[in-house]
Amino acid sequence: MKEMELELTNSPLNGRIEVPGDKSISHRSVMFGALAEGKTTIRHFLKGEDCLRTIDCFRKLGVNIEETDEEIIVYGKGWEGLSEPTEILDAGNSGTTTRLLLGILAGRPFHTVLIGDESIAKRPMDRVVVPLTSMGAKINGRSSGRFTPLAVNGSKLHAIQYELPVASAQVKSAILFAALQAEGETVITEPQLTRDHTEKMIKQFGGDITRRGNEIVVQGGQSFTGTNVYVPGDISSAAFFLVAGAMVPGSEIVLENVGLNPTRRGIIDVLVQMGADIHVEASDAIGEEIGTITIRTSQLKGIEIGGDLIPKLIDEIPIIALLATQAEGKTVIKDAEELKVKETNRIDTVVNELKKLGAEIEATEDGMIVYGKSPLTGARVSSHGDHRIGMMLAVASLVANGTLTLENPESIAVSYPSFFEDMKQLTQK
Ligand SMILES: O=C(O)C1=C[C@@H](OP(=O)(O)O)[C@@H](O)[C@H](O)C1
Ligand SMILES: C=C(OP(=O)(O)O)C(=O)O
Repeated sequence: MKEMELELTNSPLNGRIEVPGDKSISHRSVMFGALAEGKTTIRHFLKGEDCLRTIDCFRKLGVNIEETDEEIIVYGKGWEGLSEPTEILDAGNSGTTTRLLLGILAGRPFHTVLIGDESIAKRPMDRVVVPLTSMGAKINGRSSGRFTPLAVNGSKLHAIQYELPVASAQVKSAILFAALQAEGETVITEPQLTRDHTEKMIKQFGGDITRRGNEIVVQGGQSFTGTNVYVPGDISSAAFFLVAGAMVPGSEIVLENVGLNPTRRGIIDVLVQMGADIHVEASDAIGEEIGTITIRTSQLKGIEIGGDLIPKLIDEIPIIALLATQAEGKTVIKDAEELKVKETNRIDTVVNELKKLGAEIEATEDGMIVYGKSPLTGARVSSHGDHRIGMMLAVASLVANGTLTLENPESIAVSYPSFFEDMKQLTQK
């Protein structure tokens, strides 16, 4: 499917859904399952393209992984259970797969070649290659190891003390995977708190890790035991319907079993500050926090978003920008330069595509400024191969007058294969 026509102007959203499993947690559950000894059973795993790439890479590394409709079963044999692949590992569109795998492979005693798609080929890998190299890793790649394809010759690693130059959970996690195999104690300092699923999962699989303020301390030489994982609904996927529910007149929706990890729930803070009618009810859970979110349409106002909140909503900025077009007044999004190195340059793609719909929006060096409330109209727009841009534009069709033609909608399957089915279910009269 090269393009899709959407005519959903002012279709209210009503009903209850459970969004698919969290992408970050799904990747990590396969990785830890593969590195652990014994069986790991994963329920509510996200069968999006990115996470299926992670499964494919671990199969090529010799790990037995079974897939049923209900669960993923990983038969881990410990760190030593990984073996030299005969094929190139292809991470597809997934930055998480590429960067976290580098941390794992850096310490395995064999040779691997890692590639991805054309978007991955533009994303900086030196942010991971530099610290891993200082731990003793041998990684070569295009542009002195800045970009894929990358070749890893696994070697003996030693611990480091590292201050992250950017707030990135992928860089932190890659170093953690290397540190777990290294000799000695590694200390990582984060400039801002980023998603902590790796830290949580180290504990869940029987390992040890401590946090002292913004420092994370981990000992090398750890092994893990297989366990059962339930993956909460992805708040980054829920965000598209939270925004739709807040801004499309006459909506009331309930999203069940959504992950509410405090390092991920910035979108809820933003909705509250903008004046949304939102209610969050936490459920009892072991490990990752989870709950039900109810949202109803309300009058919204523009706000300023920046600082420590940014890592907690980094992937939600495209959909927040759309929300801001429907809020009264000015919304400023700042401190978000990281958007430039995602699947697309998300400052440029968000601004350019929303302008085509008539939004008053301008790009800044570290974010964007949106002037609301502005009426949107249908137009020909494109996801540019970026799943989050595709979903943001599909949600825009709910408030844009006329037909919105979305080019390249298939990229949405990267993180939310059933997105259009869920949207249809919620907009059905
Ligand atoms: O660790 C993760 O699972 C992720 C971390 C974030 O990237 P950065 O670490 O580059 O900020 C986020 O944008 C990405 O979707 C998933
Ligand atoms: C940036 C994203 O993912 P990744 O870095 O894993 O490609 C995303 O899902 O928005």
